[in-house]
Amino acid sequence: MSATPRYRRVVLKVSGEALMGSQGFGIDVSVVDRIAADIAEARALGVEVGVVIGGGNIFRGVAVASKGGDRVTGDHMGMLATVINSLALRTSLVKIGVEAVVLSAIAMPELCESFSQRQATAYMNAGKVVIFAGGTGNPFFTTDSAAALRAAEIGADALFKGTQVDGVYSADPLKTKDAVRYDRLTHERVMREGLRIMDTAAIALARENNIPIIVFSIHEEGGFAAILKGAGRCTIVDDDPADLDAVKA
Ligand SMILES: Nc1ncnc2c1ncn2[C@@H]1O[C@H](COP(=O)(O)OP(=O)(O)OP(=O)(O)O)[C@@H](O)[C@H]1O
Ligand SMILES: O=c1ccn([C@@H]2O[C@H](COP(=O)(O)O)[C@@H](O)[C@H]2O)c(=O)[nH]1
Repeated sequence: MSATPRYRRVVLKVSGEALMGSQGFGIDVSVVDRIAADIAEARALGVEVGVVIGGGNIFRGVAVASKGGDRVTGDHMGMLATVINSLALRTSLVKIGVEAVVLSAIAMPELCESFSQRQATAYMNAGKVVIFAGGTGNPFFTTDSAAALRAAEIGADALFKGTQVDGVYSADPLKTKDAVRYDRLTHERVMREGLRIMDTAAIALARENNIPIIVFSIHEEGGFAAILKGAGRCTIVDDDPADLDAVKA
């Protein structure tokens, strides 16, 4: 394990669904507090951290569309769910002394600042954790795409996807018992084999911008910092062989 983190600036995508803990819906504050502690650990390593949180613990637009409702309105509701989650994470971070700011893709000045690439970069340079709320601000997208987009905009070295499972498998491990877990994959293979750990738009954007994606379990306490230090269980999605060698060393 290396003491020097191998990434200087990262975006962490946090599963919205993970925030509900065992409740089945909404926010379990103890889970948010634990994720905040993991982010604090990464900051203590000197890594600049941007965060995108999903909304699956509260609302997904497809839920409306599948019942014959208006998809765009459903997606607006989903994006608002991500703002709620972002405000919860900011509260948990501030509580433990980590400077954090929420920047929303949808203007709501009474609640938080609006996103701009310039402001986000300035806050990150100043060492604040920047929480990107409201997804991309557009319907028909997901927070995975928002995470890849923000990672490209702020020049992140890697996109960490903290999700319900500990890596990318040959099939959804929650549905297929004998699914095989991969340590390393290329973006191209993830897309070609339709490995649905992230939506295709997010993978494509990361690939075009040479951003590695690191998939790990958000439930693993200390997992984020461990991977930053070169240890920890994860799948690395990267097209740059030299980069993969560096991970191995
Ligand atoms: N090939 C695969 N490898 C790993 N997980 C997979 C694969 N295919 C599907 N999955 C499933 O994808 C899930 C992650 O998808 P998704 O991004 O929708 O959830 P999330 O990370 O909880 O995000 P959110 O709740 O914010 O939408 C995993 O929990 C896993 O069950
Ligand atoms: O850019 C975006 C991001 C999200 N949405 C809507 O929000 C929900 C929640 O996000 P998840 O990524 O599924 O956690 C999503 O289902 C969409 O309905 C969006 O419209 N645009």
